[in-house]
Amino acid sequence: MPPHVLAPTIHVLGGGAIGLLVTGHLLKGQVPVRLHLRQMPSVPTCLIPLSFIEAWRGPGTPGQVLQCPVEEAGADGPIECLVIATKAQQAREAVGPLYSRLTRNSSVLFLQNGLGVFEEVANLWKEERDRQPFFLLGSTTHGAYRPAVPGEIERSVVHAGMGKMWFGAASAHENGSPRLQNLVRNLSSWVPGLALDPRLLDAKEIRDRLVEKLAVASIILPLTALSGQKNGALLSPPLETLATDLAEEVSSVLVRTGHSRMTPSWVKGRVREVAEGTRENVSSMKADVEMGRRTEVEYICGALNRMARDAGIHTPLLRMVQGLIEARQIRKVDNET
Ligand SMILES: NC(=O)C1=CN([C@@H]2O[C@H](COP(=O)(O)OP(=O)(O)OC[C@H]3O[C@@H](n4cnc5c(N)ncnc54)[C@H](OP(=O)(O)O)[C@@H]3O)[C@@H](O)[C@H]2O)C=CC1
Ligand SMILES: CC(C)(CO)C(=O)C(=O)O
Repeated sequence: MPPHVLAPTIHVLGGGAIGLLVTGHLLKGQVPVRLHLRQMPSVPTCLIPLSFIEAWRGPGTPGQVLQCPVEEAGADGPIECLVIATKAQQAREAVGPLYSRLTRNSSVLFLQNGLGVFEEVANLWKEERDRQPFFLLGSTTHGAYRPAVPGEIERSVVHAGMGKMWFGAASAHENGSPRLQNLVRNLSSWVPGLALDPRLLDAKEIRDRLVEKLAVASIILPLTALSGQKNGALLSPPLETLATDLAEEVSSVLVRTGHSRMTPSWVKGRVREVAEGTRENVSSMKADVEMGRRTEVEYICGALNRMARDAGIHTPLLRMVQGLIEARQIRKVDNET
């Protein structure tokens, strides 16, 4: 009997780029999976076609159509393992309806960029800490997007950039705990050939990785969103100069809050590397702003501004870029009403 037959179903919350990427890999690994969509198709169904395209393998790589089980409205019963794959600002609202299905025997993995989401969701259990699930934080450098699909039911994802995926317990007292080891053992036996190749870190290492990503995101994302330029525009003036000034501020917050290696030149260097490696990318914040969607700015620039305020550091530029993005979000909403 293959090992995955004994594996509990992995519930994936959010059928966007990252949710479909994880779901597609789990389906390919024959791991039992259930996708939770915000809006179910109007035709009642428990399976939807998921077109899965591994574009990173090279031009012309044929896509695969996988049959993806979706959670039906009104489903109940405990959830043993949940992967939250919504945007940061959507997570709390999305987890709310699943609250009673998540107990201390559940494992919940967060895959959002930025900081503050885990704390917001964990707060749902503030009156019932003893039944709070086991929380894990994840970070990924894989790149995925959802191309437009004609039908209402079909979903499609393009795995555009091969990256890495790390996860670790949200609290240090779970490092090496039996349930973490059990989860890792299960993950590696359920999904031996999983191209996502998730790696386990300890609680401090995973937070450092999230902070590292936050440092880069807090500069590239607002500058591309406000200027309407692709990531590569940060490699030359005038955005290069603004990125350098922002890097000074971001570094001052991080160094003061215990991330001593994140010096101004380290932050500038990482921003440059990422802007070079993704020069043709339309950043997620630019895409969100242009589509009139709420962005993750509060969990990215906002998280750094909160850290700065608590440490008594002034971050006028970072506060300005956060405010400008928020103003754009409000302007869009005003224009629509
Ligand atoms: N895309 C990428 O390459 C990368 C993304 N990330 C991070 O991963 C996270 C997810 O990003 P991404 O997948 O791109 O975002 P998407 O916007 O593509 O996906 C978010 C999904 O969540 C769904 N959702 C929202 N609210 C609910 C709800 N209440 N119940 C169920 N589903 C809900 C949305 O539904 P609907 O379809 O109805 O809008 C959407 O499908 C972000 O934090 C992002 O920064 C990190 C690294 C790379
Ligand atoms: C790495 C980068 C900047 C790639 O565009 C990104 O994280 C995003 O767009 O959200």
